[in-house]
Amino acid sequence: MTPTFAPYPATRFRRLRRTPALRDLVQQERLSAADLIWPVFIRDGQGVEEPIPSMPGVARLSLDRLLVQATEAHRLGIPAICLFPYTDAALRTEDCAEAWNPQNLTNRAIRALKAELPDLAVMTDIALDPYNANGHDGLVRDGIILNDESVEALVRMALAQAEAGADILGPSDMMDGRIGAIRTAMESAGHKDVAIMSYAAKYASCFYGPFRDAVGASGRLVGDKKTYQMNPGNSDEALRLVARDLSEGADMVMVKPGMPYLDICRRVKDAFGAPTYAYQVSGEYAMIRAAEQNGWIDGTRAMAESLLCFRRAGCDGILTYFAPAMARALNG
Ligand SMILES: NCc1[nH]cc(CCC(=O)O)c1CC(=O)O
Repeated sequence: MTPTFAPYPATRFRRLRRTPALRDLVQQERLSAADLIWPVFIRDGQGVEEPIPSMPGVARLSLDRLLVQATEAHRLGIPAICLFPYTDAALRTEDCAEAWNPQNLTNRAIRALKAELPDLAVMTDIALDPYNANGHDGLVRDGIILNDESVEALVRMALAQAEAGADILGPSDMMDGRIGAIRTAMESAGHKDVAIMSYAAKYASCFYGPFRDAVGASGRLVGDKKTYQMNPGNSDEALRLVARDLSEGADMVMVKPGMPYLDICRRVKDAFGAPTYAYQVSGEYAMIRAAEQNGWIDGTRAMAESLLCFRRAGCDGILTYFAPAMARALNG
C-alpha cells in the first residue's frame, strides 16, 4: 500500500488528533480483555497466596485460591488461563516422572477448574523444568539435553493433561519434533479437539529470571538453555520454526519474550496469518512494576501501552501477568 496525501497545508495530520472523539474514530488497533491469557503460578496448600518478591503483585496460589481468582478473571472477560506449578523439592527428579502423574498439582488444578468454570479455557505448559532435578526442560544425560527421549516424556505429560481436561496444550520445551509427536498421540488417544499453542519462537532470554524464582527453578538450573532455545540474534530461524510447527499440527503459535521481539511477531503474522500470540514474560512484567514502585513510570499506562503494542505488531492475543489488572482497567 502506498499512502496518498496532499501536500501541506491541504493535509494536516494533526486535524485527526485534535479531540478524543476524533482520535478514537481513527484508532486502528484496540485491546480487549478477550485478547488476554493469564499465566498463574500454583502450589499445594489451603488458603495460600504466597507473594513472589521479584514479581510484585503476583503470588503462588493454592487450588482453592486459584478457583476464586479464576472466577474473577472469567467474570472480567479473560477467556483463558495458563497454569505453572511450583513443585515440592522431593518431586523433582532426574526422570521427571511427576510430570505425567495424573494426580500432579497441574492435573488436579485442571480438573478443579473445568468442574467449576467449564467456559474458561485452560492452557498448560509442556516442559519438564518444574519436575527436573536440574531445572532443564528436557531429560539430561552426561550434561546433554536429550531430544528424542525428552519428546517421549513430553508426550506422556501432554496425554495426562489432556486426560485431565486441558483445552490448550502449550509445549514450551523447544525440543525438535514434539508438536508432531503430541498431535499424533492426541489423535490416537481420542483427544482430537485439544488445541496446541506451540511456543514456536522461544528465545534463550534473560527475561525469564523472575519466572524461574516463581517456579523454584532458579537455584537448580545447571548451565543455560542455549542448546535448545533460540539465539536472540536470529529472526529467519523463527519463521522456519513456525512453519515447522504449523506443518506438524500446531493450531496457534507463540513468540516469547514479547516486547523485545515485536519484529518477530510482525514477521510471523505476515508470513503465515496463523493465530499468533506473544508472551509478555516475567522480566518484562517485573521491569514495569519496578519502575512503577520507584515512581519512575505510570505503571497502569505502561501496562496498557505495552499490551496495545502487541496488537499493533500483529498478535491475536497476549499471555501476560497483567491480565486481571488490564481487564479491570478496560472494564472500568
Ligand atoms: N519451560 C519453561 C517456561 N515456560 C515459560 C517460561 C518463562 C515465562 C516467563 O518468564 O514469564 C519458562 C522459563 C524458561 O524457559 O526457562
